Amino acid sequence: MRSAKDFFAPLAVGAPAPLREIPARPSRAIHFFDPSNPKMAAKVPDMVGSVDVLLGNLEDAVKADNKLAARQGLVDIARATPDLGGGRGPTQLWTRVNALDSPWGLDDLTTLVTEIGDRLDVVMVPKVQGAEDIHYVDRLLAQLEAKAGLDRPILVHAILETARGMVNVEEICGASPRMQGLSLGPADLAADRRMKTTRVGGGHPGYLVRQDPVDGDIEGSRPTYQQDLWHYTIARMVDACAMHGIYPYYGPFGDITDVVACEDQFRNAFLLGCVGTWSLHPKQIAIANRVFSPAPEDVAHARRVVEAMGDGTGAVMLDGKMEDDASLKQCLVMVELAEQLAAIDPALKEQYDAIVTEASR
Ligand SMILES: CC(C)(COP(=O)(O)OP(=O)(O)OC[C@H]1O[C@@H](n2cnc3c(N)ncnc32)[C@H](O)[C@@H]1OP(=O)(O)O)[C@@H](O)C(=O)NCCC(=O)NCCSC(=O)C[C@H](O)C(=O)O
Ligand SMILES: [Mg+2]
Repeated sequence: MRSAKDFFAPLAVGAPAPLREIPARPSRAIHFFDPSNPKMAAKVPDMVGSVDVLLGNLEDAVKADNKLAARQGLVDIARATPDLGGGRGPTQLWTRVNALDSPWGLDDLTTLVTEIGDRLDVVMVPKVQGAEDIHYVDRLLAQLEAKAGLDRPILVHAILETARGMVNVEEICGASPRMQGLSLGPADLAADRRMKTTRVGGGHPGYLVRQDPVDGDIEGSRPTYQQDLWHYTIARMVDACAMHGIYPYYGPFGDITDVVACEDQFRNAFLLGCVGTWSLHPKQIAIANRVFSPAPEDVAHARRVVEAMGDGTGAVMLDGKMEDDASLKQCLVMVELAEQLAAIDPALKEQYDAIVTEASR
């Protein structure tokens, strides 16, 4: 058993000290690209500044024959794109390494940390089963950071995509001060749970409830309502992250053409507490940026509640509704998020400022 005091000590001589708090950096869209795909790689430099996170994916969706090219491609892209990652600009650089039990996982970590560790903000680890996987990555990263002479720790993001990972979600979140957040991996999780779906995220028309019969007429017309397959899983993930001060994300929405259902799925996750999502195709970036930025009218309302609540205690009536300490806390979540996003997104700042000016007229 580790003492609480050991938790914030570096795990290797010469490694940077662990962070005590995970910085709240905007990460509405984590945009996946395959660094071994020349067309995708060519688009990366122009995406810097317009997407919060660019993630060089080395795991699933990269062909086995291209694994080494993807790893080297990511090194080359990081070196050739000076304002990407490592706090050099607004766009963070993440990677998703291959699974820890795969033939590539170890070399992914050793190569990337030693070659471009100063540019990598977060390493996403797939198929995390329990705290033991995070402990392994934690120590290895510390050794590699020391070797590379890095002065800030690389953070770790785990994908929840096995039933065991789900059962161990709280211990995964608390396994290391490097833990930055969790994403839902609905495709692998569905397979591991033996769910009877064949999609990458999103809903299913068969998962529904049907309205009760009228006057016992079970054959009569009875509306059905499609339900959210992922509600329980996302809510569990959000609670585990909130408890540990780290960030929850929805994962992939594989139907690239169905931009409407994609937006709905993202919005459900946003309302439940997620801070961002994955983007698999350039057209999903704008959807994620829109959904994971509070609407200007909600921000304006939140600001009015903050103002009306004065010292933050007691209860007031605003537009016929009671506001108190608890609604104030919700409004502060919105206002703080809006301020963080406005600081990096001038178009959004303009919208938030315009609605304040309008309200004060
Ligand atoms: C889904 C795709 C295979 C679609 O690619 P494509 O058929 O090429 O789409 P388009 O013709 O519409 O593309 C137009 C141009 O845009 C470029 N492009 C496409 N996607 C990207 C991208 N992600 N980043 C940058 N550029 C992109 C194309 O090359 C075209 O360029 P051009 O011809 O020059 O105009 C493809 O989008 C794709 O592979 N996306 C990433 C998929 C991925 O990363 N999957 C893994 C994450 S999901 C997962 O792993 C499941 C999860 O773990 C779980 O368990 O749930
Ligand atoms: Mg997966």
